[in-house]
Amino acid sequence: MLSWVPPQRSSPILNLPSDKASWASPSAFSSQPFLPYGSRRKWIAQKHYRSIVLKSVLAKVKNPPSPTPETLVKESHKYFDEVVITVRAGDGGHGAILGLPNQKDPSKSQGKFGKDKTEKRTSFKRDFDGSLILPVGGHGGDVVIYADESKDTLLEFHKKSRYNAKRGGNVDAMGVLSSQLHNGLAAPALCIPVPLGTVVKQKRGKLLADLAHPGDEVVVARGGQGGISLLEMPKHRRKKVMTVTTNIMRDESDKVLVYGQPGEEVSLQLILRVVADVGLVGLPNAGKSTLLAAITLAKPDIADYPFTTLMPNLGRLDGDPSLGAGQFSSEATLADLPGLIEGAHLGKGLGRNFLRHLRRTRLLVHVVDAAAEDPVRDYRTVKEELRMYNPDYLERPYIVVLNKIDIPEAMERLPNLTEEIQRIGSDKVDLETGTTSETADFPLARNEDQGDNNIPREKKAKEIEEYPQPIAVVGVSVL
Ligand SMILES: Nc1nc2c(ncn2[C@@H]2O[C@H](COP(=O)(O)OP(=O)(O)OP(=O)(O)O)[C@@H](O)[C@H]2O)c(=O)[nH]1
Repeated sequence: MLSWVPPQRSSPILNLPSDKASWASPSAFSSQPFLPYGSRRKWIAQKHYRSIVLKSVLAKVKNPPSPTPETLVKESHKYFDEVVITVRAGDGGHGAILGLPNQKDPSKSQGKFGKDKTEKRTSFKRDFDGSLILPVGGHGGDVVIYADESKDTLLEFHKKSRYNAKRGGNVDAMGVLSSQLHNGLAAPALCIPVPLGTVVKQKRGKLLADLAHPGDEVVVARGGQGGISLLEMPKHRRKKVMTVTTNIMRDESDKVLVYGQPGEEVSLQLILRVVADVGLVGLPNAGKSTLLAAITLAKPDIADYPFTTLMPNLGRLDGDPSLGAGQFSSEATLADLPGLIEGAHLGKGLGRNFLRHLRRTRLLVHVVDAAAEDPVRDYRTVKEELRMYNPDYLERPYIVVLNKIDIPEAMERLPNLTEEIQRIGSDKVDLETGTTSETADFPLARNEDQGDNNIPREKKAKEIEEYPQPIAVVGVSVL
């Protein structure tokens, strides 16, 4: 019968340090001999040893050494809506230097009567005029940027900012012209999806495209052309072959024609301008995201602290067909923009970058917290920021939403607030400038990205009171 015999106490199984506290250190075990499995006690010791080592490793992972000032690397701010990328189209594939089959080994091609039979028998690809068609290297892949509805931000381009298309295939030849030879394979275009509303510009250069609609695309870099193939001929035979092709290699310098041309490489600036019909603006915490979530299916981050919204949230408002063919039956996309604060146009808070997303909107909704200390001042602050950034924004039709009227204090002030806000602005609405179309937007676009310094002074000098009054002032409670 087999029985388990405990090992002698004297046999050292695991030389654990007497001080238990130091077990946590893996170094305490580094000098332990290899422990074969076999006895129960050994097995327990092994298990114990493993769990201690595991714990100490986990502890290291959980509490990484605190970085010293030297090891701290400052990470640059990443804008979800602006990025610079470099793209390179594929190089063209190489052609080949070929010889005519009979030229390689004349002895083999001699017929019975010394005639060159191979030349007669071999059929080459020929053009309609009888000239030889020589294979060419494959075209390098173009780089295409296209608007994709499933994309929301440009953030992923911060992780990967370089894109290379594939090169064209080489002419796969063994050095001899034959009818079996094919052109090198053309490389597929590299298609890069970007969110709807992305503007593609050359880095600090001209506007290439505004990809505002699904499927819009632009070729930003062209692939290189494939190299041609040349026939290598001894001088005395060239004249004869020249009648069927001009691609004859005369000297070494001609080889350059065989190489595929390099693909274009460009640095591009991608700028996202949200495509929305309605833009929700207001101070941080005014309740913009809550309002968007209440009237659409959007699920923005909502919290009781400023700047919960770090990038525009989009929501789709379905029209109500029961209203008939009237103006309220159309669908609309709403964008909730991150909270503006005083000085945003100078870069304060989350800065001015978000203001560009108002560019395509046709209607603005000012969300004002009616329970705030001074809602009228808040409303003016936002209007002032818009005016400083782009006075055109104040000429667009807008609605003021006095929010949070479930709070008794807000409810009490509502009538006065409504009246006071309604009075701010001129009642003469210039319908010509009131609605800014996307096309009319573009001359301003150039200014805006560079800081709007080119906006005429007289426009900026206009007081808020001189811009149109709101279409409506409404009190709401999302809760
Ligand atoms: N009582 C009350 N609270 C509201 C109402 N609407 C929003 N809130 C609260 O106001 C706070 C801010 O709401 P958000 O929707 O995150 O505000 P926001 O304007 O999007 O804020 P930012 O992301 O900073 O621009 C949240 O705690 C909401 O619950 C409302 O109608 N009544």
